[in-house]
Amino acid sequence: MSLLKVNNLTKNFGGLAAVSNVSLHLEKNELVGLIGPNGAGKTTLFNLLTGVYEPSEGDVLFEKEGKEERLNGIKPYKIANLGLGRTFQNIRLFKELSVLDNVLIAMTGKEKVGVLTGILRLPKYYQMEKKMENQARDLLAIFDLLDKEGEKAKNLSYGEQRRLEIVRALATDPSILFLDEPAAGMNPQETAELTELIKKIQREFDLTILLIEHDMSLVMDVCERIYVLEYGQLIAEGEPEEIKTNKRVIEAYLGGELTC
Ligand SMILES: Nc1ncnc2c1ncn2[C@@H]1O[C@H](COP(=O)(O)OP(=O)(O)OP(=O)(O)O)[C@@H](O)[C@H]1O
Repeated sequence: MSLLKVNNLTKNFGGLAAVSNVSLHLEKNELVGLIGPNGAGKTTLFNLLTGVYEPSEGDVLFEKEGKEERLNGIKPYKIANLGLGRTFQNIRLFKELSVLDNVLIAMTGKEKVGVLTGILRLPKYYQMEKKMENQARDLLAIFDLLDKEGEKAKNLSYGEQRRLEIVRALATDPSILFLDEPAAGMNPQETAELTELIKKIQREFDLTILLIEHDMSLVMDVCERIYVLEYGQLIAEGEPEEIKTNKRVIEAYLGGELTC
């Protein structure tokens, strides 16, 4: 059973099929790329997979503990609780809150204490709080943000804010992570560092990752398999070497960004 299976997914906006009859699958621990020219439907597909949009047609099936859950029509927060985490193309941090608090907020759905334990501040409450802080700090350390834990998020550099977004997504303890253009706006040095981090978190967190990215060197470096969308339709699927030389893909990118 695939960890995620998408069958004939379609999303219409009025007369426009932003995603049209797309079928794909993600296997456990895979790092898969989703590429395509501007407006191809990549973000719309992410929004369908994470409950932001309801599909016009088709199914999204997620394997959890040996059972297949149909995700169509399920609210985004419930999908996040099932283990599908994501980042967004535009940065969505709590800019006035500290770096640490940004991470802790993302964790609050996971750790539970009873209402009384919380109100009465029983020892269990403090133990849980400590445990969450430790986990948050461990994540910040991996992303080289630990020395910034007390800073307001708005004071971080652009590259640091992007990394904090990924930390927040990881803090929800996902089994699948959807990254929407994680390197957007980064300089080449930051992109190279991010590439290594993405490989590292996939290994260390036993993660399955689906990655939208326009930076082809990053995509070709980290992805084991790549799906290519054009005008809402899947036009190719394969390993990086196949995709680089695929005639249909080269045509779709003609004059565009397919420079690896
Ligand atoms: N909410 C919406 N209402 C109407 N049309 C939309 C909506 N969201 C996206 N679209 C249209 O659907 C198509 C696909 O857009 P989408 O943002 O998914 O593409 P993309 O591949 O992510 O593009 P980019 O690489 O530029 O981010 C575009 O033509 C876009 O204008």
